[in-house]
Amino acid sequence: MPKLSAITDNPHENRFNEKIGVLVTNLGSPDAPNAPALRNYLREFLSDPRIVELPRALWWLILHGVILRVRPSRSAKAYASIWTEQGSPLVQITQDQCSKLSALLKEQNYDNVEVVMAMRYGNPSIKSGLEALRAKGITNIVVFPLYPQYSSATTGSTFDAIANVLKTWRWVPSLSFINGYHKQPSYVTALANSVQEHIDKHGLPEKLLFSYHGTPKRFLDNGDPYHCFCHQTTRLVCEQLKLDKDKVMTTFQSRFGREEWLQPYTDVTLKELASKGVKEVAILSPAFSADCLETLEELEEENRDYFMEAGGETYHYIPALNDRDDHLQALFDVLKPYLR
Ligand SMILES: C=CC1=C(C)c2cc3[nH]c(cc4nc(cc5[nH]c(cc1n2)c(C)c5CCC(=O)O)C(CCC(=O)O)=C4C)c(C)c3C=C
Ligand SMILES: [Fe+2]
Ligand SMILES: [Fe+2]
Repeated sequence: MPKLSAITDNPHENRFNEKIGVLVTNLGSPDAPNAPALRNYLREFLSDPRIVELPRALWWLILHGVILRVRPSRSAKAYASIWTEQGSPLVQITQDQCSKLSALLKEQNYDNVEVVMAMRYGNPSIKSGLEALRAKGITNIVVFPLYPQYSSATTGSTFDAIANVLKTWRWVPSLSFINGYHKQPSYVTALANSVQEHIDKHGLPEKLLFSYHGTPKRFLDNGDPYHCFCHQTTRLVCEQLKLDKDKVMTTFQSRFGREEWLQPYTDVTLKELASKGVKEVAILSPAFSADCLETLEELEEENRDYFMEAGGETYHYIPALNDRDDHLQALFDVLKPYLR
C-alpha cells in the first residue's frame, strides 16, 4: 500500500464542491531543447513499460548504457529546430486548446467545469494537474487525453499515470476516462475541413498521405487497436470528402529501435513515390492533436527532404488541428456526455 498523502490545510466542508475538473493531457516535451533536459525527459519516457515492453533489467542496461548516452544530444538538436519563444510547440498549443475549451464551456453555460492541462511525461506533470484540481476541492474528474486513436503506448499509459497518483490519495475522486474519439463525427469533420481547405488553396495533390505515429508491429499482433483506428480515421475522412481511394495512402512514421514497426513507413513511401514519378504530395498526421516534434521536424523538414531528394517537386504538410475552432468544437462534443 503506498503512503497516502495528507491534506491538513482546510476543513472538509470548504473543500467539497459540485465542480467537475477536466484534466486535458498530452504526451509532453522536455523542459528545454538541450541535452540535460532531454536526458531527464527521455529517461522518464523510455522507462515507461507501455512504451518499451522489453524485460526491465535488459532494457535498463540498454537505456542507461547506450540510449541515454547518445540520443539526448541528437534529440536536443531536433527540438532546438522547432522551439519557440513560448517553449515547446506541443505544450504551448495544448495550453491554447485548454484556454479555448474553457472559454467554450463558459459560453455554453458550463460554469461548474474547470479545465487543467497536464503532460504524461515532463511538465506540468499529471501529479501536479491532479493536485491542482484537488486543491480546488474538486472530487469529480474527467481525464481527457488528446489522442484521437487509442493505443496502449499513449492512452493506456496515461491511465497508468493517473492511477499511480490516485493510489496515494486518501479521498479518491469520481473518475471518468476518455479513451479515444477517432470516430467522433465532428473530429472527422474538422480533419476533412483541414484537407478541403488545402485542396481549395493548392488543388488536389497527386497523392494524399495520412501519416500516423507508428508503434511496434508487435502491439498490433497482441491486440492493440491503434492500427485499425488509424485506418478507420483515414476511411472516414475520405468518405466525407468523397476522395478516390487511389489518391490516398495510410502510412506510419517515427520508428524507434530495430524491430519491425507498423508499415508502410512514411519515409520509405515518400522515397518510393518520388522514384515512381509522383511529383506532388500533401501529408497530414491525424494522430497528433497538436503540432510537435514529430510533425514540425520529422514531417515538415526531414521527410520533405527525402521526397525532394528522390525527385519530388511539391510537398505540403497540412498542419495538425491545433486550436482551430472546428477542432475545439469536436473536443467539446467528445467531452459533453461526461459533464452531466
Ligand atoms: C520508443 C517507442 C515509442 C513509441 C511506442 C511511441 C508511440 C507514440 N508516440 C506518440 C506521440 C508522440 N511521440 C513523440 C516523441 C517521441 N516518441 C518516441 C518514442 C515512441 N513513441 C520518442 C523517443 C520521442 C521523443 C523524441 C525523440 O527523441 O525522437 C511526440 C512529440 C513530443 C514533443 O515534445 O513534441 C509525440 C506527440 C504516439 C501518438 C504514439 C503511439 C500511438
Ligand atoms: Fe512517440
Ligand atoms: Fe521522430
